[in-house]
Amino acid sequence: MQTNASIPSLLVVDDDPLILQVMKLCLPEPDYRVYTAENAIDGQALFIKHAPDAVLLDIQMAAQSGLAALHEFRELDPRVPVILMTGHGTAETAISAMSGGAFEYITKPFEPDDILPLIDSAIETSRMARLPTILPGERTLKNVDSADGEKVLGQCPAMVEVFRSIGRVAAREVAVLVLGETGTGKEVVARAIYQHSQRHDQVFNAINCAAIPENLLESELFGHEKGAFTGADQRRIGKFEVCNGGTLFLDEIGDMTPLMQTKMLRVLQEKEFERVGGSKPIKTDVRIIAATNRDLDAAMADGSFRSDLYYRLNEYTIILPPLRDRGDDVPMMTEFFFRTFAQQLGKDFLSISPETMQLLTSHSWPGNVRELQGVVKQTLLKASGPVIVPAFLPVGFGETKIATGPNGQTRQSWEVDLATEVQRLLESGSHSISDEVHDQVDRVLLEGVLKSTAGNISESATRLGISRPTLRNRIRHLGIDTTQS
Ligand SMILES: Nc1ncnc2c1ncn2[C@@H]1O[C@H](COP(=O)(O)OP(=O)(O)OP(=O)(O)O)[C@@H](O)[C@H]1O
Repeated sequence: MQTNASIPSLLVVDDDPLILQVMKLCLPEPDYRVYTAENAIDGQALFIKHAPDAVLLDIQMAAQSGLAALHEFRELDPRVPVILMTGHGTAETAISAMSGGAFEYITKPFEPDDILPLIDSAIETSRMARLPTILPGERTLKNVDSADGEKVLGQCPAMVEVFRSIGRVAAREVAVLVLGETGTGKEVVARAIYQHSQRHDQVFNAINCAAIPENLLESELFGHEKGAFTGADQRRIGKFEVCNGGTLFLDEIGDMTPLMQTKMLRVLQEKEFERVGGSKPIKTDVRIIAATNRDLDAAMADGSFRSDLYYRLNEYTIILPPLRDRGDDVPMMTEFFFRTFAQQLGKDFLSISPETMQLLTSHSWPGNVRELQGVVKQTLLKASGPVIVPAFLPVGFGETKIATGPNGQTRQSWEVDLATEVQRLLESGSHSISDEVHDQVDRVLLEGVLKSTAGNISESATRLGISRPTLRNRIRHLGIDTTQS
């Protein structure tokens, strides 16, 4: 069950009633809330009343210029991403407006498949910027919109140190590097730093460097000139230009290719860059928060990560401990997630039996807080009473292992199958084993979850613990037909 505040919302402003109708159909309730206005004045009134996550704005309306409306929205709240819709004749105006802070533009006519990933990505970005992260001891943030934010939990000494670090570094204009295993809360920390920073009311954007191929990432970050490469039929404004004066969160920075690392180093050192295919240096003032779950010391040692870039990104480092090292935080967080999710899912919850808690606290949590949240949700969905007993835990949780790996470590049956597949690929002479194996695993994962939600993208993304844009990208990459789910 989604509460009103958790339902993604979009304001569409266009004097063409057909577009308004189509967007409502493409983004149906209860997954989305779509507000529509046929002119900019009504659009502004709805913007103030409903504080939507993102705006889709026609640039060429009969009565009023969309650009003036963009300016008004930016004045009201620069953190709300605005996607511009444009005809072919006005594309150049829309592109220029991006350096004035528009999130993206799209040329009419467009297909739902072209606009939906953009809208999801805008909503995701907006939520990262605006959903309050409430640190322990803090009641609400004065910077942020609503009281119902996301509580960041932690009482163990290492987490107390993390919270202190956020307090120390947020207001300073330094680059921050957030390190930690997957699911430890790096994105949460990045959001908290932004929300507590002096740039909290300026634009915020996030890019997952691992999810985008090198050439696209280059355009995404630095933009490109028309004709810079095949398919570059328009100029593009990159995130370093859009985020001028604001903050850019670069997730999975450890996955950047050497070329991108070199380009990043230059923009961090000189605070200027050129669009791909361009020669004019463009000045930018962007605060970088970067994160990775890679071991950057090892990556520098083997030459795959530049040490000069590391030192630029790492003016301050925050290290998130894995969940298994957080001691009594595990039972505390487990209890909190059971209470919170039971309420959201409309399930009864009274207590966790000592045997269940014992199983949960002795688990090693390789997926960290994200895994804990997933286990709690699955357990609640299975539970048939208010006391959580071990039988309600997901099938296979804490199960005994059945095979032994090369170093004597125990393995589950699927790990044995995976090891056999890796061996087969090695023998086949493949040079893309990582991609091939990840794609195979992803296919099983995505098809299973999509089937269980009858192809519902929002619900599947929630269950997978990934964003809707990431899920849509993976579905497209794997060519999965969601209508068959
Ligand atoms: N200390 C915490 N208190 C409450 N919730 C948390 C905490 N840390 C993480 N979470 C939650 O756990 C989930 C995963 O967190 P997040 O996405 O920040 O992890 P991450 O380290 O960025 O993961 P990845 O490396 O896979 O991108 C999110 O739902 C987040 O809200």
